[in-house]
Amino acid sequence: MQQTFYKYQGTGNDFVMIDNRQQTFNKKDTKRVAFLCDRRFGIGADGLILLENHPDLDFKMVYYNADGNESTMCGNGGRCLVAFAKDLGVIKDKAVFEAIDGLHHAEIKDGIVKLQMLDVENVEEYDKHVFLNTGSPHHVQFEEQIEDFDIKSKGSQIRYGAPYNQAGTNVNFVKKINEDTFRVRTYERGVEDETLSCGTGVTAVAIAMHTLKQTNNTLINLNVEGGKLQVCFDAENKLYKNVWLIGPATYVFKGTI
Ligand SMILES: N[C@H](CCC[C@H](N)C(=O)O)C(=O)O
Repeated sequence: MQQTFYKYQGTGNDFVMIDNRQQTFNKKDTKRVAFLCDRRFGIGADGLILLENHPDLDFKMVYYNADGNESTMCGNGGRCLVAFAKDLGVIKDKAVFEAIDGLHHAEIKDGIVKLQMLDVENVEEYDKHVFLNTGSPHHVQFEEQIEDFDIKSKGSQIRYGAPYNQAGTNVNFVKKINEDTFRVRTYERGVEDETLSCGTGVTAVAIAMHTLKQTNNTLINLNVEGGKLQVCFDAENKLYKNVWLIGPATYVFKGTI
């Protein structure tokens, strides 16, 4: 049976999107998810996202990494899902939806989506890195040679090494540009490669930079391979609330297989 698929991208983090309000997609078929995300044999994407009905909210988000496994929160995917929901007529310019990490508010205007992220209160500071969870787990460390280093090798060593091991983490490399701007490159768990942007990742970097006093700003610019994102928050003694991820979310194509 033919199925309709859409593709959206948020600063180069790209997703196969499915309107699953009729529950037609087989959510247990990890091989099919991996096939759809395969950049040679399938459509090609960093992840796959289902839009589903919710009894009380505008919709529900189900996220799968490119390896076919359901995973934790995807910030850029959440932003793309809001754009998708608007294009389908499910919402107008505001949304409240449920994802694996809880409830999210969002707004969309002129192709820019503001997505409220989890509050963060447990930022673990180590000698050479910071670890925190912004809906997905993130390891954050500085990288002086950020424009020219082997991110796949360095990233996978950290992602699979202790203490993360098989469960793993996403790995973000950061370089300070100025008081309100940071350059970020991310090795993503479940893609097992660099992605051009990672929404929960830049959220983690922004909060980590504030925690490390690399900036006193509460609106921070993050320059990623695929474009520019912003993160804003209220910070009260290492408790980060009212956290928002802001950036473009763009329709790419609609097709059937
Ligand atoms: N690969 C991540 C989920 C997607 C995160 C990323 N695409 C984002 O925009 O937050 C993980 O398994 O933890």
